[in-house]
Amino acid sequence: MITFNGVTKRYADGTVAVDDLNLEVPTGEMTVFVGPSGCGKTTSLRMINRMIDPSGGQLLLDGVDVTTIDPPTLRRGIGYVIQQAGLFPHRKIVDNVATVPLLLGWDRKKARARAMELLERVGLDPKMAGRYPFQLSGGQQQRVGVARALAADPPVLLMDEPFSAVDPIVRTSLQDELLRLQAELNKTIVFVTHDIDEAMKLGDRVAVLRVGGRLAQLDDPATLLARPADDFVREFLGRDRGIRRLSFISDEGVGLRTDLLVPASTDVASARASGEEWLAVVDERERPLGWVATGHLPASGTLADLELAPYGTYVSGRDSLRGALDATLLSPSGNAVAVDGSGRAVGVATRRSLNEALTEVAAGAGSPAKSPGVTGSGVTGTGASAKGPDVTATDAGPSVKDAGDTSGAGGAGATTGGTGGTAGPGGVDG
Ligand SMILES: Nc1ncnc2c1ncn2[C@@H]1O[C@H](COP(=O)(O)OP(=O)(O)OP(=O)(O)O)[C@@H](O)[C@H]1O
Repeated sequence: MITFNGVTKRYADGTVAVDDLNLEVPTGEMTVFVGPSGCGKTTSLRMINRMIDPSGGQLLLDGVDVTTIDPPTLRRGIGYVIQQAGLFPHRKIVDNVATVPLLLGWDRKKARARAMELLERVGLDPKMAGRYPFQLSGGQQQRVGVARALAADPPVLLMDEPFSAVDPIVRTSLQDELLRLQAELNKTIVFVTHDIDEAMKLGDRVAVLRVGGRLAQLDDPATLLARPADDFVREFLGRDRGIRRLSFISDEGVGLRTDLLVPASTDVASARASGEEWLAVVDERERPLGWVATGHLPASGTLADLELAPYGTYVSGRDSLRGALDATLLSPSGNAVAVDGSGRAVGVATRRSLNEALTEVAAGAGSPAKSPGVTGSGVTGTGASAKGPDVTATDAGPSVKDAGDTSGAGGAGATTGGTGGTAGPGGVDG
Protein backbone atom coordinates (compact mmCIF):
# COMPACT_ATOMS: atom_id res chain seq x y z
CA MET A 1 0.00 0.00 0.00
CA ILE A 2 1.23 3.46 -0.87
CA THR A 3 -0.05 6.25 1.34
CA PHE A 4 0.10 9.97 0.65
CA ASN A 5 -0.31 11.71 4.00
CA GLY A 6 -0.77 15.42 3.45
CA VAL A 7 2.00 15.38 0.84
CA THR A 8 3.04 18.73 -0.56
CA LYS A 9 5.66 19.63 -3.13
CA ARG A 10 6.81 23.20 -3.50
CA TYR A 11 9.56 23.69 -6.06
CA ALA A 12 12.44 26.11 -5.48
CA ASP A 13 10.75 28.84 -7.54
CA GLY A 14 7.69 28.68 -5.31
CA THR A 15 5.48 26.61 -7.62
CA VAL A 16 3.20 24.41 -5.58
CA ALA A 17 2.93 21.29 -7.73
CA VAL A 18 1.22 19.11 -5.14
CA ASP A 19 -0.82 20.51 -2.30
CA ASP A 20 -1.78 18.48 0.75
CA LEU A 21 -2.40 15.26 -1.13
CA ASN A 22 -4.09 12.53 0.89
CA LEU A 23 -4.77 9.22 -0.75
CA GLU A 24 -4.08 5.53 -0.58
CA VAL A 25 -2.99 3.27 -3.40
CA PRO A 26 -4.11 -0.22 -2.33
CA THR A 27 -1.78 -3.17 -2.78
CA GLY A 28 -2.40 -5.22 -5.91
CA GLU A 29 -4.57 -2.58 -7.55
CA MET A 30 -4.10 -0.09 -10.34
CA THR A 31 -4.69 3.50 -9.31
CA VAL A 32 -4.68 6.07 -12.08
CA PHE A 33 -3.74 9.72 -11.60
CA VAL A 34 -5.50 11.82 -14.19
CA GLY A 35 -5.95 15.53 -14.64
CA PRO A 36 -5.08 18.47 -16.86
CA SER A 37 -1.52 19.39 -17.78
CA GLY A 38 0.46 20.75 -14.85
CA CYS A 39 -1.81 19.38 -12.13
CA GLY A 40 1.05 17.55 -10.44
CA LYS A 41 0.60 13.97 -11.66
CA THR A 42 4.24 13.34 -12.54
CA THR A 43 5.47 15.11 -9.43
CA SER A 44 3.22 12.93 -7.28
CA LEU A 45 4.41 9.78 -9.04
CA ARG A 46 8.09 10.64 -8.76
CA MET A 47 7.84 11.28 -5.07
CA ILE A 48 6.99 7.59 -4.64
CA ASN A 49 10.41 6.44 -5.86
CA ARG A 50 12.22 9.53 -4.54
CA MET A 51 13.11 11.00 -7.87
CA ILE A 52 11.57 14.01 -6.15
CA ASP A 53 11.33 14.45 -2.39
CA PRO A 54 8.24 16.01 -0.79
CA SER A 55 8.47 19.40 0.88
CA GLY A 56 5.85 18.43 3.41
CA GLY A 57 3.76 15.53 4.60
CA GLN A 58 4.66 11.88 4.45
CA LEU A 59 4.72 9.31 1.71
CA LEU A 60 4.57 5.78 3.04
CA LEU A 61 5.28 2.50 1.30
CA ASP A 62 3.76 -0.31 3.32
CA GLY A 63 3.86 1.99 6.32
CA VAL A 64 7.48 3.05 5.92
CA ASP A 65 8.32 6.68 5.12
CA VAL A 66 10.05 6.50 1.73
CA THR A 67 12.43 9.31 2.68
CA THR A 68 13.97 6.95 5.23
CA ILE A 69 14.87 4.43 2.51
CA ASP A 70 17.90 5.16 0.37
CA PRO A 71 16.83 5.66 -3.25
CA PRO A 72 18.67 2.67 -4.85
CA THR A 73 17.16 0.26 -2.31
CA LEU A 74 13.73 1.83 -2.69
CA ARG A 75 13.86 1.66 -6.50
CA ARG A 76 14.78 -2.01 -6.52
CA GLY A 77 11.21 -2.72 -5.46
CA ILE A 78 9.65 -0.23 -7.85
CA GLY A 79 9.46 -0.67 -11.61
CA TYR A 80 9.26 2.53 -13.62
CA VAL A 81 7.89 2.95 -17.14
CA ILE A 82 7.90 6.25 -18.97
CA GLN A 83 6.67 7.68 -22.22
CA GLN A 84 8.73 6.57 -25.21
CA ALA A 85 10.11 3.71 -23.14
CA GLY A 86 13.48 5.33 -22.41
CA LEU A 87 15.44 2.30 -23.58
CA PHE A 88 19.23 2.29 -23.74
CA PRO A 89 19.82 2.83 -27.45
CA HIS A 90 23.11 0.95 -27.67
CA ARG A 91 21.94 -2.15 -25.87
CA LYS A 92 20.09 -5.00 -27.49
CA ILE A 93 16.50 -5.51 -26.39
CA VAL A 94 17.34 -8.56 -24.29
CA ASP A 95 20.07 -6.61 -22.50
CA ASN A 96 17.77 -3.66 -21.93
CA VAL A 97 15.34 -5.96 -20.16
CA ALA A 98 18.09 -7.75 -18.24
CA THR A 99 19.55 -4.49 -16.91
CA VAL A 100 18.01 -4.50 -13.45
CA PRO A 101 18.51 -8.22 -12.74
CA LEU A 102 22.18 -7.78 -13.70
CA LEU A 103 22.46 -4.78 -11.39
CA LEU A 104 20.98 -6.95 -8.68
CA GLY A 105 23.82 -9.42 -9.20
CA TRP A 106 22.04 -12.16 -11.13
CA ASP A 107 24.33 -14.19 -13.33
CA ARG A 108 24.15 -13.32 -16.99
CA LYS A 109 22.46 -16.51 -18.10
CA LYS A 110 19.69 -16.27 -15.54
CA ALA A 111 19.13 -12.56 -16.27
CA ARG A 112 18.87 -13.21 -20.01
CA ALA A 113 16.51 -16.14 -19.48
CA ARG A 114 14.31 -13.89 -17.36
CA ALA A 115 14.44 -11.21 -20.05
CA MET A 116 13.37 -13.69 -22.73
CA GLU A 117 10.50 -14.89 -20.56
CA LEU A 118 9.31 -11.33 -20.01
CA LEU A 119 9.55 -10.38 -23.66
CA GLU A 120 7.22 -13.23 -24.43
CA ARG A 121 4.95 -12.23 -21.61
CA VAL A 122 4.48 -8.73 -22.97
CA GLY A 123 3.67 -10.15 -26.38
CA LEU A 124 6.95 -9.66 -28.23
CA ASP A 125 8.39 -12.09 -30.71
CA PRO A 126 11.59 -13.63 -29.27
CA LYS A 127 13.41 -12.68 -32.43
CA MET A 128 13.18 -9.04 -31.35
CA ALA A 129 15.53 -9.83 -28.48
CA GLY A 130 18.64 -9.42 -30.61
CA ARG A 131 17.55 -6.10 -32.10
CA TYR A 132 18.39 -2.59 -30.96
CA PRO A 133 15.62 -0.20 -29.84
CA PHE A 134 15.71 1.82 -33.08
CA GLN A 135 14.79 -1.38 -34.94
CA LEU A 136 11.46 -1.61 -33.09
CA SER A 137 8.21 0.29 -33.55
CA GLY A 138 7.08 2.72 -30.85
CA GLY A 139 4.52 0.23 -29.56
CA GLN A 140 7.10 -2.57 -29.43
CA GLN A 141 9.49 -0.30 -27.56
CA GLN A 142 6.79 0.41 -25.00
CA ARG A 143 6.32 -3.33 -24.50
CA VAL A 144 10.04 -3.63 -23.88
CA GLY A 145 9.76 -0.76 -21.40
CA VAL A 146 7.09 -2.68 -19.50
CA ALA A 147 9.16 -5.90 -19.63
CA ARG A 148 12.18 -4.04 -18.31
CA ALA A 149 10.21 -2.56 -15.44
CA LEU A 150 8.93 -6.03 -14.51
CA ALA A 151 12.31 -7.75 -14.81
CA ALA A 152 13.17 -7.86 -11.13
CA ASP A 153 9.55 -8.64 -10.24
CA PRO A 154 9.00 -5.48 -8.20
CA PRO A 155 5.78 -5.33 -6.20
CA VAL A 156 5.17 -1.73 -7.29
CA LEU A 157 5.03 -0.32 -10.80
CA LEU A 158 4.99 3.38 -11.63
CA MET A 159 3.86 4.21 -15.14
CA ASP A 160 4.08 7.79 -16.40
CA GLU A 161 2.05 8.29 -19.58
CA PRO A 162 3.57 5.06 -20.91
CA PHE A 163 1.29 4.75 -23.92
CA SER A 164 0.72 8.34 -24.95
CA ALA A 165 3.27 8.43 -27.77
CA VAL A 166 1.73 5.64 -29.84
CA ASP A 167 -1.23 5.63 -32.20
CA PRO A 168 -4.70 4.82 -30.86
CA ILE A 169 -4.79 1.23 -32.14
CA VAL A 170 -1.42 0.30 -30.67
CA ARG A 171 -2.38 2.13 -27.55
CA THR A 172 -5.52 0.06 -27.14
CA SER A 173 -3.58 -3.15 -27.52
CA LEU A 174 -0.95 -2.02 -25.01
CA GLN A 175 -3.71 -1.18 -22.56
CA ASP A 176 -5.29 -4.59 -23.08
CA GLU A 177 -1.92 -6.24 -22.59
CA LEU A 178 -1.36 -4.35 -19.37
CA LEU A 179 -4.75 -5.42 -18.06
CA ARG A 180 -4.01 -9.01 -18.98
CA LEU A 181 -0.65 -8.86 -17.22
CA GLN A 182 -2.11 -7.18 -14.19
CA ALA A 183 -4.78 -9.87 -13.89
CA GLU A 184 -1.90 -12.36 -13.55
CA LEU A 185 0.60 -10.33 -11.59
CA ASN A 186 -1.47 -8.13 -9.27
CA LYS A 187 1.13 -5.43 -8.93
CA THR A 188 0.50 -2.22 -7.08
CA ILE A 189 0.41 0.16 -10.01
CA VAL A 190 0.26 3.93 -10.13
CA PHE A 191 -0.48 4.99 -13.68
CA VAL A 192 -0.36 8.60 -14.83
CA THR A 193 -2.32 9.79 -17.84
CA HIS A 194 -4.08 12.90 -19.02
CA ASP A 195 -6.53 10.77 -21.01
CA ILE A 196 -9.74 10.20 -19.11
CA ASP A 197 -10.79 7.25 -21.29
CA GLU A 198 -7.51 5.51 -20.57
CA ALA A 199 -7.97 6.22 -16.88
CA MET A 200 -11.46 4.74 -16.89
CA LYS A 201 -10.40 1.68 -18.80
CA LEU A 202 -7.37 0.84 -16.69
CA GLY A 203 -8.03 2.10 -13.22
CA ASP A 204 -9.46 0.10 -10.37
CA ARG A 205 -9.58 3.55 -8.88
CA VAL A 206 -9.06 6.91 -10.50
CA ALA A 207 -7.69 9.99 -8.76
CA VAL A 208 -8.73 13.16 -10.56
CA LEU A 209 -6.34 16.01 -9.77
CA ARG A 210 -6.86 19.69 -10.44
CA VAL A 211 -4.20 22.26 -11.22
CA GLY A 212 -2.43 23.25 -8.05
CA GLY A 213 -1.97 19.59 -7.18
CA ARG A 214 -5.17 19.10 -5.26
CA LEU A 215 -7.21 15.94 -5.30
CA ALA A 216 -10.63 16.58 -6.77
CA GLN A 217 -12.02 13.04 -6.45
CA LEU A 218 -10.80 9.49 -5.90
CA ASP A 219 -13.24 6.75 -6.82
CA ASP A 220 -13.75 3.70 -8.96
CA PRO A 221 -14.66 4.60 -12.57
CA ALA A 222 -18.32 3.70 -12.30
CA THR A 223 -18.78 5.91 -9.25
CA LEU A 224 -16.88 8.75 -10.85
CA LEU A 225 -19.17 8.63 -13.86
CA ALA A 226 -22.29 8.29 -11.76
CA ARG A 227 -21.43 10.83 -9.10
CA PRO A 228 -18.77 13.37 -10.05
CA ALA A 229 -17.86 15.38 -6.98
CA ASP A 230 -18.09 18.80 -8.60
CA ASP A 231 -18.25 20.75 -11.85
CA PHE A 232 -14.52 20.38 -12.47
CA VAL A 233 -14.72 16.57 -12.37
CA ARG A 234 -17.95 16.59 -14.37
CA GLU A 235 -16.36 18.66 -17.11
CA PHE A 236 -13.18 16.66 -17.06
CA LEU A 237 -15.13 13.43 -17.51
CA GLY A 238 -16.57 14.79 -20.73
CA ARG A 239 -19.91 15.07 -22.35
CA ASP A 240 -21.08 11.51 -22.93
CA ARG A 241 -20.76 10.59 -19.29
CA GLY A 242 -24.19 8.95 -19.21
CA ILE A 243 -23.46 6.64 -22.14
CA ARG A 244 -19.98 5.82 -20.88
CA ARG A 245 -21.36 4.95 -17.52
CA LEU A 246 -23.32 2.13 -19.16
CA SER A 247 -19.99 0.39 -19.82
CA PHE A 248 -19.75 -0.23 -16.12
CA ILE A 249 -23.24 -1.60 -15.64
CA SER A 250 -24.07 -5.25 -16.25
CA ASP A 251 -26.53 -6.26 -18.95
CA GLU A 252 -28.06 -8.69 -16.47
CA GLY A 253 -31.07 -6.46 -15.96
CA VAL A 254 -32.08 -6.73 -19.61
CA GLY A 255 -34.88 -9.24 -20.09
CA LEU A 256 -34.42 -11.66 -22.97
CA ARG A 257 -37.06 -13.17 -25.23
CA THR A 258 -36.28 -16.61 -26.58
CA ASP A 259 -39.49 -16.82 -28.62
CA LEU A 260 -38.06 -14.37 -31.14
CA LEU A 261 -35.27 -16.83 -32.06
CA VAL A 262 -36.35 -19.11 -34.89
CA PRO A 263 -34.47 -21.76 -36.85
CA ALA A 264 -33.72 -21.12 -40.50
CA SER A 265 -35.80 -24.19 -41.35
CA THR A 266 -38.98 -22.38 -40.16
CA ASP A 267 -41.52 -22.04 -42.95
CA VAL A 268 -42.68 -18.57 -43.86
CA ALA A 269 -46.29 -19.29 -42.92
CA SER A 270 -45.30 -20.01 -39.32
CA ALA A 271 -43.09 -16.95 -39.23
CA ARG A 272 -45.99 -14.83 -40.41
CA ALA A 273 -48.30 -16.44 -37.90
CA SER A 274 -45.98 -15.48 -35.04
CA GLY A 275 -47.46 -12.01 -35.13
CA GLU A 276 -44.03 -10.53 -34.47
CA GLU A 277 -42.69 -7.82 -36.72
CA TRP A 278 -39.10 -9.14 -36.63
CA LEU A 279 -37.64 -12.57 -35.93
CA ALA A 280 -34.01 -13.48 -35.35
CA VAL A 281 -33.03 -16.44 -37.49
CA VAL A 282 -30.49 -18.94 -36.16
CA ASP A 283 -28.68 -21.84 -37.79
CA GLU A 284 -28.77 -25.44 -36.64
CA ARG A 285 -26.08 -24.66 -34.07
CA GLU A 286 -28.17 -21.78 -32.78
CA ARG A 287 -25.82 -19.16 -34.08
CA PRO A 288 -27.51 -15.99 -35.25
CA LEU A 289 -27.84 -15.50 -38.99
CA GLY A 290 -29.85 -12.31 -39.28
CA TRP A 291 -33.25 -10.70 -38.96
CA VAL A 292 -36.30 -11.32 -41.03
CA ALA A 293 -39.15 -8.82 -41.33
CA THR A 294 -42.37 -10.82 -41.23
CA GLY A 295 -44.22 -8.16 -43.17
CA HIS A 296 -42.16 -8.87 -46.29
CA LEU A 297 -42.26 -12.62 -46.59
CA PRO A 298 -42.81 -14.51 -49.86
CA ALA A 299 -45.80 -16.79 -50.22
CA SER A 300 -43.93 -19.99 -49.48
CA GLY A 301 -40.60 -21.54 -48.57
CA THR A 302 -38.50 -21.39 -45.43
CA LEU A 303 -36.54 -18.61 -43.81
CA ALA A 304 -33.37 -20.26 -45.09
CA ASP A 305 -34.31 -19.11 -48.60
CA LEU A 306 -34.41 -15.44 -47.66
CA GLU A 307 -31.93 -12.66 -47.55
CA LEU A 308 -31.60 -11.69 -43.92
CA ALA A 309 -30.88 -8.31 -42.46
CA PRO A 310 -27.69 -7.87 -40.41
CA TYR A 311 -27.80 -7.98 -36.67
CA GLY A 312 -25.92 -6.75 -33.63
CA THR A 313 -24.97 -9.13 -30.86
CA TYR A 314 -23.58 -8.86 -27.38
CA VAL A 315 -22.38 -11.50 -24.96
CA SER A 316 -25.03 -11.98 -22.32
CA GLY A 317 -23.76 -11.82 -18.74
CA ARG A 318 -20.36 -10.66 -19.82
CA ASP A 319 -20.90 -7.44 -21.70
CA SER A 320 -22.20 -4.26 -20.29
CA LEU A 321 -25.43 -2.42 -20.80
CA ARG A 322 -23.55 -0.26 -23.27
CA GLY A 323 -22.77 -3.37 -25.33
CA ALA A 324 -26.44 -4.32 -25.33
CA LEU A 325 -27.52 -0.82 -26.30
CA ASP A 326 -24.93 -0.67 -29.04
CA ALA A 327 -26.13 -3.98 -30.42
CA THR A 328 -29.73 -2.77 -30.64
CA LEU A 329 -28.58 0.24 -32.62
CA LEU A 330 -26.95 -2.07 -35.14
CA SER A 331 -30.07 -4.04 -35.87
CA PRO A 332 -32.82 -2.85 -38.20
CA SER A 333 -35.28 -4.46 -35.83
CA GLY A 334 -34.05 -2.27 -32.99
CA ASN A 335 -33.52 -5.46 -31.01
CA ALA A 336 -30.23 -7.12 -30.09
CA VAL A 337 -29.32 -10.78 -30.19
CA ALA A 338 -27.74 -11.93 -26.93
CA VAL A 339 -25.21 -14.71 -27.41
CA ASP A 340 -23.30 -16.86 -24.95
CA GLY A 341 -19.55 -17.19 -24.79
CA SER A 342 -19.50 -19.59 -27.70
CA GLY A 343 -21.58 -17.39 -29.99
CA ARG A 344 -24.83 -19.31 -29.53
CA ALA A 345 -27.94 -17.13 -29.45
CA VAL A 346 -29.58 -17.19 -26.03
CA GLY A 347 -32.32 -14.64 -26.53
CA VAL A 348 -33.31 -11.27 -27.87
CA ALA A 349 -33.04 -8.02 -25.95
CA THR A 350 -35.85 -5.90 -27.23
CA ARG A 351 -35.95 -2.16 -27.28
CA ARG A 352 -38.58 -2.36 -24.60
CA SER A 353 -36.54 -4.58 -22.25
CA LEU A 354 -33.51 -2.41 -22.79
CA ASN A 355 -35.54 0.66 -22.09
CA GLU A 356 -36.70 -0.86 -18.81
CA ALA A 357 -33.10 -1.62 -17.83
CA LEU A 358 -32.04 1.92 -18.74
CA THR A 359 -34.88 3.34 -16.71
CA GLU A 360 -33.63 1.37 -13.70
CA VAL A 361 -30.15 2.75 -14.19
CA ALA A 362 -31.48 6.27 -14.34
CA ALA A 363 -33.25 5.53 -11.08
CA GLY A 364 -29.95 4.52 -9.54
CA ALA A 365 -30.16 0.72 -9.84
CA GLY A 366 -28.05 -1.65 -11.93
CA SER A 367 -25.19 -3.94 -10.96
CA PRO A 368 -21.57 -3.57 -12.04
CA ALA A 369 -20.50 -5.10 -15.32
CA LYS A 370 -18.11 -8.04 -15.18
CA SER A 371 -16.02 -6.60 -17.93
CA PRO A 372 -16.49 -2.89 -17.88
CA GLY A 373 -14.60 -0.73 -20.23
CA VAL A 374 -14.56 2.36 -22.28
CA THR A 375 -14.88 2.75 -25.96
CA GLY A 376 -15.41 5.64 -28.12
CA SER A 377 -15.33 3.87 -31.34
CA GLY A 378 -17.43 2.38 -34.00
CA VAL A 379 -19.66 -0.52 -33.41
CA THR A 380 -17.92 -2.18 -30.54
CA GLY A 381 -20.04 -1.84 -27.52
CA THR A 382 -17.82 -2.48 -24.59
CA GLY A 383 -14.16 -2.01 -24.40
CA ALA A 384 -11.71 -4.03 -22.55
CA SER A 385 -11.06 -4.65 -19.03
CA ALA A 386 -11.13 -7.39 -16.46
CA LYS A 387 -11.01 -5.65 -15.77
CA GLY A 388 -9.86 -7.77 -18.73
CA PRO A 389 -8.74 -8.01 -22.24
CA ASP A 390 -10.91 -6.87 -25.06
CA VAL A 391 -14.05 -8.86 -24.79
CA THR A 392 -16.08 -6.70 -27.07
CA ALA A 393 -18.87 -8.65 -28.49
CA THR A 394 -21.03 -6.26 -30.32
CA ASP A 395 -20.26 -7.39 -33.68
CA ALA A 396 -22.77 -6.57 -36.29
CA GLY A 397 -23.01 -8.80 -39.26
CA PRO A 398 -22.88 -12.50 -39.60
CA SER A 399 -19.46 -13.16 -38.26
CA VAL A 400 -19.88 -14.37 -34.75
CA LYS A 401 -17.27 -17.06 -34.85
CA ASP A 402 -16.49 -17.26 -31.22
CA ALA A 403 -16.71 -15.30 -28.07
CA GLY A 404 -13.53 -13.47 -28.64
CA ASP A 405 -14.33 -12.30 -32.09
CA THR A 406 -13.30 -8.72 -31.90
CA SER A 407 -12.26 -8.68 -35.46
CA GLY A 408 -13.68 -5.32 -36.07
CA ALA A 409 -15.91 -7.06 -38.52
CA GLY A 410 -18.66 -5.06 -36.98
CA GLY A 411 -18.16 -2.25 -39.38
CA ALA A 412 -18.08 -4.47 -42.37
CA GLY A 413 -20.69 -6.82 -41.09
CA ALA A 414 -23.12 -4.06 -40.48
CA THR A 415 -23.32 -3.40 -44.14
CA THR A 416 -22.97 -6.89 -45.48
CA GLY A 417 -26.18 -8.22 -44.21
CA GLY A 418 -27.21 -11.76 -43.57
CA THR A 419 -26.35 -14.50 -45.94
CA GLY A 420 -29.78 -15.64 -46.72
CA GLY A 421 -30.33 -19.23 -47.47
CA THR A 422 -26.94 -20.65 -46.73
CA ALA A 423 -27.67 -21.38 -43.15
CA GLY A 424 -24.75 -23.04 -41.52
CA PRO A 425 -21.44 -21.96 -40.27
CA GLY A 426 -19.72 -22.12 -43.62
CA GLY A 427 -22.05 -19.52 -44.97
CA VAL A 428 -21.85 -17.07 -42.17
CA ASP A 429 -18.25 -16.75 -41.27
CA GLY A 430 -17.30 -14.44 -44.03
N1 LIG B 1 11.54 21.37 -11.44
C1 LIG B 1 10.49 22.18 -11.40
N2 LIG B 1 10.60 23.44 -10.98
C2 LIG B 1 9.53 24.27 -10.90
N3 LIG B 1 8.28 23.90 -11.24
C3 LIG B 1 8.10 22.65 -11.69
C4 LIG B 1 9.19 21.73 -11.80
N4 LIG B 1 8.71 20.56 -12.27
C5 LIG B 1 7.39 20.74 -12.45
N5 LIG B 1 7.03 21.99 -12.10
C6 LIG B 1 5.69 22.58 -12.12
O1 LIG B 1 4.87 21.82 -11.24
C7 LIG B 1 3.56 21.70 -11.75
C8 LIG B 1 3.21 20.24 -11.84
O2 LIG B 1 4.04 19.62 -12.81
P1 LIG B 1 3.90 18.08 -13.18
O3 LIG B 1 4.92 17.75 -14.21
O4 LIG B 1 3.89 17.28 -11.95
O5 LIG B 1 2.44 18.07 -13.81
P2 LIG B 1 1.69 16.98 -14.69
O6 LIG B 1 0.31 16.95 -14.16
O7 LIG B 1 2.45 15.73 -14.71
O8 LIG B 1 1.70 17.68 -16.12
P3 LIG B 1 1.69 17.06 -17.61
O9 LIG B 1 0.40 16.32 -17.78
O10 LIG B 1 1.76 18.27 -18.47
O11 LIG B 1 2.90 16.18 -17.71
C9 LIG B 1 3.56 22.42 -13.09
O12 LIG B 1 3.08 23.71 -12.87
C10 LIG B 1 5.02 22.48 -13.47
O13 LIG B 1 5.30 23.59 -14.25
